[in-house]
Amino acid sequence: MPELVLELNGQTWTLDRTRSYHLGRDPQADLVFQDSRVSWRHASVRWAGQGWVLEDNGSTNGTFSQGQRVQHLPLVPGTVVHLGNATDGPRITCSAPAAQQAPPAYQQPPAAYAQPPAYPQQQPAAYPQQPAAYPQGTPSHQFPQAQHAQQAPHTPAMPAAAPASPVPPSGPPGGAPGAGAPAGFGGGPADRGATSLHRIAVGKVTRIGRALENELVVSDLQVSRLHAEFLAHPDGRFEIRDMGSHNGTYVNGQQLPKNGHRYLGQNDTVGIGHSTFRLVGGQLQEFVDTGEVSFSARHLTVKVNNGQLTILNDVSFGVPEKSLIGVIGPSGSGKSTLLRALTGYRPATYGEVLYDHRNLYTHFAELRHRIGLVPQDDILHTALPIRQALRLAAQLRFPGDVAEAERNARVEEVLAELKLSHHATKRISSLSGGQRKRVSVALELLTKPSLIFLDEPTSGLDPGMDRDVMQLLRGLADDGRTVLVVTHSVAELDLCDRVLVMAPGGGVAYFGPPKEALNFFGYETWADVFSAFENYRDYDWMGRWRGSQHYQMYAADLDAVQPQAAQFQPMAAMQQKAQSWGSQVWTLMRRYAAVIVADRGFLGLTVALPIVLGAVSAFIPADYGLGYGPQDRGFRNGDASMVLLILVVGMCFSGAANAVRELIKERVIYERERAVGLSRSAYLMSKVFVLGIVTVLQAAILSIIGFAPRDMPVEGVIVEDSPALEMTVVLMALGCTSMMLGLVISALVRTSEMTMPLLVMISVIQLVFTGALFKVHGSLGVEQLSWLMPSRWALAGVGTTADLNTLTASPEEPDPDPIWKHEAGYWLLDMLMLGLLAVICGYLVMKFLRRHEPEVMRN
Ligand SMILES: Nc1ncnc2c1ncn2[C@@H]1O[C@H](COP(=O)(O)OP(=O)(O)OP(=O)(O)O)[C@@H](O)[C@H]1O
Repeated sequence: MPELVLELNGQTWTLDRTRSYHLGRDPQADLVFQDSRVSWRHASVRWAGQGWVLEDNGSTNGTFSQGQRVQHLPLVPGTVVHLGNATDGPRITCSAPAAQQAPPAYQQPPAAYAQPPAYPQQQPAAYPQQPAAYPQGTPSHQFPQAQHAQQAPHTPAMPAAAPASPVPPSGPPGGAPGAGAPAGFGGGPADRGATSLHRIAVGKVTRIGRALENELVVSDLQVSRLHAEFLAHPDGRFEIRDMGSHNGTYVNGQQLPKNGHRYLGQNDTVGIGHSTFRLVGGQLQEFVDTGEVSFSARHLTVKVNNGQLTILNDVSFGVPEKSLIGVIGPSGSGKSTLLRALTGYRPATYGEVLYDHRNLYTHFAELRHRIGLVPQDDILHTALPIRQALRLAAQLRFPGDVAEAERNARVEEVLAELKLSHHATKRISSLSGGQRKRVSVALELLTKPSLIFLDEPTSGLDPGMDRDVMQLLRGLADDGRTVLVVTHSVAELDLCDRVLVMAPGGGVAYFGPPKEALNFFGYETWADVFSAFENYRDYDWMGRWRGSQHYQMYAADLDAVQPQAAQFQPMAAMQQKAQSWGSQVWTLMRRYAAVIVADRGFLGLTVALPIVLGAVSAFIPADYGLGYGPQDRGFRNGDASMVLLILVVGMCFSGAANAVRELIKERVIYERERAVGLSRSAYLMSKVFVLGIVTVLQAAILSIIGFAPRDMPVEGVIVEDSPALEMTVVLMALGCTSMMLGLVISALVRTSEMTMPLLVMISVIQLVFTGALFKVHGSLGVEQLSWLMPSRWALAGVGTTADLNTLTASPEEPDPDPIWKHEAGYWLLDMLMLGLLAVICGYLVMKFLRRHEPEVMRN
């Protein structure tokens, strides 16, 4: 039975097996649909040797049979297919030809059906190559003049833009892929053929993991050695159980609790690493995400200022797998905002991002592992050699049970892929701009993401390097990834498959092939286009795009689903960490120590600072050192307070100076690592431990140089015969508290340049409120303010040991400072207060760090 009859809206087509048929909104298609949910080239029907088959051509809204989204469907008499929506999308019915009806060839549909009135005058002769005449009606070089806007061919009603049938309100299951589709199917991986099938024996346990002893081995470093178990119960129920995996087990995009379990239905999907599993009958279908996935955005809108200001305006675009997309636009047009919305860093207020037809926002916990983001700034410590930096980064990103050898092997693979193997031992800072960008890309490739986003990777690069980087991105896309690059450089745009031009106001001005873009705008150079954006800021660029034929071809079907408020997955799911907290702290400490050792300048200053400050204090003349003065002068020794003041303020400065740039200088790295699972407290702890050790050593050097040439007090208050030790401990505690204060500044500021003035200011304030320059106790307000100063408690700490009240007592009007009393209790109080201030600073750092994190990671 070679022929098949397709019936649509009362019209019939008898198909001939000698040719194939195209279905879509394209007026050149064999079956033309005027429904905006149908893609331009939606599907095709062909004779496959044994029978008729329908192939979905990667349509945006899908092809459905019996409520299920299908990619490949055998057509037999009785088959019913819906395009664009499972329930009310245009319906095609298949039937056998009646013997007497069988016409010799394809029966042309009525002209009125095949040739919608609005298309012909704009339609290119041979889509997708644009004819020379294209774009008819695109702007002249006087564009955009009001007169042009009125004339624009698209301004008249575009029938295809208005759906012929009602648009479903929010995408019923299977209707709007990713939006309402259960479990990410009804769109998504199930549409492709399963990568493999696994039998599940009833009553048995099927273990899934990376280790070879599992029944189902998944060779993916994102998967734990023993990750999860499938249980097929004798009563017919199936169950999935997480086995304490590092990166989590996901059912329908939602993460199972660690060691949690869940019973599975036939439509449920289980996500483990790059694999997705689904039960079909008694078998387990596995789909492996190799990167070849479609990607689209619908109605992305970002509003700020309580919804008063729209900075991203209804952006929709979509690309098939292996695409390179360039995003360009004038400054402030919303490119970074778009990037943040697409990556989930700052989810859009409205709209959705579809990854392989799955809603990225609602499946973010699972899908975020498949996204790589290369920000504009380096995301590796440039003081480190490439290989070492990548190895340390790999340690943070891969599950704790990935052996070092496995991680290192992956690092070597990526180095080779990006042609960096020869440079692997070079410091990143010594590389050219283009090579540095390669290193950042290499880092992101470690976990094999399917989607890679880059923010202005070529800024600051010369034209040669610009081309080099763009060609690298082209290669990444060709190898089976989707790559989206925000760029200011237009020289190499032709390497992209699609270019998205953002207009002032955050809307789309154009989306389509780069070669057609200038023609679309009616200008010869991009400089002219950008000037037009600048000169005609109030022009309705978005409206012009919406009315264009390109919009019909490349975005209208995406817009056919109504915008809806973006839903984001609960934050709890973001807590998944590949590594345990302790392991993260340990890795970060090692990395930090390596960076400090590699940074000779910092290391030199760190050692020099306490030596110089200690030596300066030694210049202060003090005949009686830090001990009591002569008895006939009432044991007074005013010089001692000056020496102690310099040591205390020096330590304040030293501790804060160590830390003041630490967080701001690697903020981009922190932001990126936080998005891939770094713990905020682990990050802070690593800083506290390493800087704490540095600071304590500095305090020891300062104390040795400061105390060694001096007569010391006769006795301590805690360790009687070692007052120097007591005072050194106070300086160490002061250094650590000041270091925490430095971290507060570092977490607070927006730029590194702001840190130095703040450091000086804080040091001067510390000096003033010690209580050594003037009396602070007893003055309302001043005394309470001084309690906030580490220097006040530290001077009191060393002061109790030295008995500063006696050393500085005024014979006429003795007015001892209550916290300088030469008693053990006061020494302990001073130390306690230093500790408390350090804890408060730690709390503030955590709070301020949160502000610089991707919105999705704030908790
Ligand atoms: N949180 C916010 N509140 C108010 N306005 C904002 C906010 N974030 C961004 N904007 C504004 O939104 C607009 C788009 O910003 P965005 O950084 O996305 O532009 P861009 O195209 O990336 O610019 P550039 O090319 O200069 O980096 C700008 O005018 C910016 O000032």
